[in-house]
Amino acid sequence: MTKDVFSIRGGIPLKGQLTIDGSKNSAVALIPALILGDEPVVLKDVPNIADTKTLFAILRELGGIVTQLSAGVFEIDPRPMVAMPLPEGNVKKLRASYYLMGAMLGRFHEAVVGLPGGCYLGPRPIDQHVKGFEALGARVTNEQGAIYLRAEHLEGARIYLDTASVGATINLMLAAVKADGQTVIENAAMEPEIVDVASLLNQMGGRIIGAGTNRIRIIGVPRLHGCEHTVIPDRIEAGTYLIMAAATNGDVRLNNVIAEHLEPVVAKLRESGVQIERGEDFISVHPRKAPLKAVDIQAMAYPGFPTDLQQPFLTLLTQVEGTALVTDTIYSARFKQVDELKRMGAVINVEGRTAIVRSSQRLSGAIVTASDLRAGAALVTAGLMADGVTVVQEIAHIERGYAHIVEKLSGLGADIERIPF
Ligand SMILES: CC(=O)N[C@H]1[C@@H](OP(=O)(O)OP(=O)(O)OC[C@H]2O[C@@H](n3ccc(=O)[nH]c3=O)[C@H](O)[C@@H]2O)O[C@H](CO)[C@@H](O)[C@@H]1O
Ligand SMILES: C=C(OP(=O)(O)O)C(=O)O
Repeated sequence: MTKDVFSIRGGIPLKGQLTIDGSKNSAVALIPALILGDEPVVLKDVPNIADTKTLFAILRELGGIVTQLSAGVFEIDPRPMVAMPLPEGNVKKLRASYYLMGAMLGRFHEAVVGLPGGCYLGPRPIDQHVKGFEALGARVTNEQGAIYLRAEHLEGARIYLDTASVGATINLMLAAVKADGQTVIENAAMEPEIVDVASLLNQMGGRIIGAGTNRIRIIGVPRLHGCEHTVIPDRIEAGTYLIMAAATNGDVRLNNVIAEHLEPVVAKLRESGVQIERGEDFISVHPRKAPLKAVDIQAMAYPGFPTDLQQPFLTLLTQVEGTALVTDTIYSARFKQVDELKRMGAVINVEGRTAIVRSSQRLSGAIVTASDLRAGAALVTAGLMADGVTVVQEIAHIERGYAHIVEKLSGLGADIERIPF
């Protein structure tokens, strides 16, 4: 883990244009999905973040051939892969290693995968993934922190998810796409990343119907062929830069976005008084004259306001008129940045799943520590708004999810540097 830090001198309005990268949460599912293929696949717009590098390293550990063809473009040949057990090591570095369970089960009918890492946001069980694998015919045990999966035969099943889990929905699509017969996932999650995974698998010859709704039907196919697929733009990266632009009263245009995916974020920014212009594939924030107003946020499943943007949005709300309530209905402990923001002068109380954010004086620079990925984004946002210099420590969390963040923010005029330890 790097000990480098970000040093930010705040108070500069961001200005200019930015191209949004491919989505982290899509890419981290698409890469494991390729294990299921019977031919090579070319994946484009893969974000240059720690999580995708770790997953490519894991595919190589399994014997896959991963070739970088150009920036963000990779060819993955899964044919030489074997069912290597993965109880430790790289799988612990990210949450999305849970997709290796569905993908390896689907291809090899067996897998050993260490319990995943990723951001600690309160308990993040995988009971719904396990329930679904078992329904498809797998025997699943948890032995010393690793999940062992084995199936003589995978047979389609009807699976009702107790909670509309993104990870479980995708994992069950992966496990079921080559199973015999039909699988139906009821109460499926509806996030755009799920649609992207279904779209890749369907381009490979899979038969997945209804991704993006709460009922997904998967008709098993014996083989998946090669194709080329472009990762969808990262709605969370885009939302973060929109919030940063608003937080500095900047003038920023984001290109390569699917504006529809950002509807809840754009709506809340507008409600607060941010000047926004949007087309189908771009969104711009323009400078405003009036101060921003408090708005309440309820993070919930798509198409609700994304939990992954709740933390950066909360930073913006420290500088608006009035008191705002930020509630996270998905996670029980996603406010770890709050104590750090308080050290910068923010006035916030957390009560259970709700943060009460009061209008504060201008934030002032401090040395702060990122506890998780979006807490890190929230602190960078705070640094951009604050008087003086903010130093953000534990940036490895941030680099799990934001490609070239220093270069991108510098390109918009921010005074930000990565300082080597
Ligand atoms: C790699 C990835 O794509 N991560 C995203 C994914 O995480 P992840 O897939 O982990 O999130 P889920 O949608 O599964 O979790 C949603 C809620 O369901 C609960 N749950 C989930 C599974 C389960 O088996 N049992 C259970 O109780 C979780 O604890 C959480 O409270 O979706 C989250 C919700 O949009 C995002 O914050 C993460 O950025
Ligand atoms: C929570 C997140 O990531 P992960 O699920 O990979 O920990 C996130 O992207 O905000």
